Amino acid sequence: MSAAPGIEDLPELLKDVSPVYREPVTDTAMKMMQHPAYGNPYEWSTADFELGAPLGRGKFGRVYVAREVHSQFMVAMKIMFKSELTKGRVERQVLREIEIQSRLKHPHILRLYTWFHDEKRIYLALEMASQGELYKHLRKSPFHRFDEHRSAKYTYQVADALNYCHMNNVIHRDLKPENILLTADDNVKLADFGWSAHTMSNKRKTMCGTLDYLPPEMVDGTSYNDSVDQWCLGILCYEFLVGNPPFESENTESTYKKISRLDIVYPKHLSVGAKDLISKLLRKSSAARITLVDVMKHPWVKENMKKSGRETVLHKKV
Ligand SMILES: Nc1ncnc2c1ncn2[C@@H]1O[C@H](COP(=O)(O)OP(=O)(O)OP(=O)(O)O)[C@@H](O)[C@H]1O
Repeated sequence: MSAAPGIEDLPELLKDVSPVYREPVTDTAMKMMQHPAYGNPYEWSTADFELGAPLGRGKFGRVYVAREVHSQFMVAMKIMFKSELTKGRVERQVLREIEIQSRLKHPHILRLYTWFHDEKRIYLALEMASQGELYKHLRKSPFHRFDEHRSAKYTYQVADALNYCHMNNVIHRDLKPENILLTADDNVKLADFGWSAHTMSNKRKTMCGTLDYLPPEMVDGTSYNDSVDQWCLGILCYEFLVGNPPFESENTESTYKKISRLDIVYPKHLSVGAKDLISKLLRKSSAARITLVDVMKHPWVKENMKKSGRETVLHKKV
């Protein structure tokens, strides 16, 4: 990974900005990405932003629309109280999230532009994803599921983002519809790197993530590597198309058992292609799981992606 966030994908980030504001907004975005931690002098503070309407609330953060005062550049400002982070013993998790997310620059990963703090709070200036959580959209859809076109498009975009993470030695480890946000133009942004980890060459043994999305190697407590994210992508794709995750049960124990036995039911309405992809992701042996690059090239994904006309661009290592 490069030491400082680059500006090469600014055109993508700023494509919806009106030409009138493009120059000041570009200057501001560049200034934000030159955080003091990277050796640059500008120190952001609350004086640089006007807070607007609340966007949502998490366990430790409140998120507001915010506008940089000079350029009017819009961001989603996440504000966390230091005392709450300390009480919840999540300071290290938050620091890791900041460290990892600020270095990842990809069209389908929520950008952390800059961060700063005062005596009581930590502020994260995040890219705006105005349609909010993908989960909300899934719940609102008929039968709580997406059609094949939407499912394939989102699966492709998440695979693209995860592939970029893996190329940069980052495992997300907590993929689920709640951690994916949707932009105004219906593209996904992977968020919430609180459970993510730098991998380097090691195999990890920490158990984390959400129960329904836990891969067998985490359930069994054996070591795992970045292919846990492929497993979670399989669960995600299933949930998109079926409306609930495949191992969902009344209690924790039976969910564990189902995962361990790979006790999975494919409803009749699933197409042959979708079932083929999901079954290649949900393999017990992590080494046997289809690669993320092959997910993006899978015939079912390509066939259904065609309808949206998005071009296939594989993103390179930073
Ligand atoms: N960049 C963003 N753009 C638009 N809305 C956002 C953005 N980030 C967060 N939100 C909204 O704010 C809510 C709270 O986000 P936050 O990141 O604080 O919590 P969370 O990750 O959902 O929950 P938790 O604190 O449990 O991890 C989200 O559910 C979403 O609706």
